[in-house]
Amino acid sequence: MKTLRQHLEMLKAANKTLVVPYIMAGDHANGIAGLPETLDFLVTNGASAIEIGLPFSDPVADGPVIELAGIRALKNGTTLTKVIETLKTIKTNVPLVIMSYFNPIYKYGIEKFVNDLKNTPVKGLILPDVPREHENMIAPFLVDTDIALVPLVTLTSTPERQAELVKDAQGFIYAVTVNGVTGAGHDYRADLNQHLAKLAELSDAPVLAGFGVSSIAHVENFRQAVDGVIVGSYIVKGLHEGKTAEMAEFLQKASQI
Ligand SMILES: O=P(O)(O)OC[C@@H](O)[C@@H](O)c1c[nH]c2ccccc12
Repeated sequence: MKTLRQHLEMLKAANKTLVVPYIMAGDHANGIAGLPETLDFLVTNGASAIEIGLPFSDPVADGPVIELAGIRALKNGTTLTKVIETLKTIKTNVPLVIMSYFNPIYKYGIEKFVNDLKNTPVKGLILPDVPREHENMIAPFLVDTDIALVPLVTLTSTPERQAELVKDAQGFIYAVTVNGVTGAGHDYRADLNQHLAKLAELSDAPVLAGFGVSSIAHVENFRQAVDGVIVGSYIVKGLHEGKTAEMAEFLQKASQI
């Protein structure tokens, strides 16, 4: 299996718009048992990679849609152990990226977590509450794996900080498009695309814009500055409300821009 970066670069070379949907592990009608089917659905409809959130009781960077999804997943008994057991059964060429707050991984055991993900399609990790200064808590365990630590670059990161964050980026660069939590309804800054284009110049790694992406117009707009988008709340809400056909159409259209 290719690394996360190789896979995205292959799509990029074919001039595809990178589309990475986010889902909450365990937020399915039948609990964690529904994860394989949901992943299948996203792969079938053109996902470039898939971000899988681990439910956590204190999701400080999340807005209401993802917070509620996490509560539903925790309520139906989703645990990290069950998520990992399920991920071990998944066969796909589409790389999976785990997004988690640090606490659940710390409790599970960092070394065990990384070891258990070897030989699964998980090729990346997004840890929003682990700043660069603390990455040494996990990075040493990733050295001999093909699991990339994906840097989050925010609008408040100074140019120096941006350069530091994207240096040696292994998977892709997550460009956060707003100052705030996940979810739709933010107004984007007028000069956002200029900011994103500048960021993209700092690194050869693919750059994906995320937070608030909830329409084809958003994807078309961000595509002018970066390689693609991450879509969380819009997909999480749509799938929860059973709008499967609408979500399928969105993903297909977005990946064909
Ligand atoms: O929901 P949105 O606005 O589409 O944003 C992406 C997002 O959900 C996903 O990448 C994500 C979910 N929780 C996070 C916490 C931090 C950073 C990113 C995330």
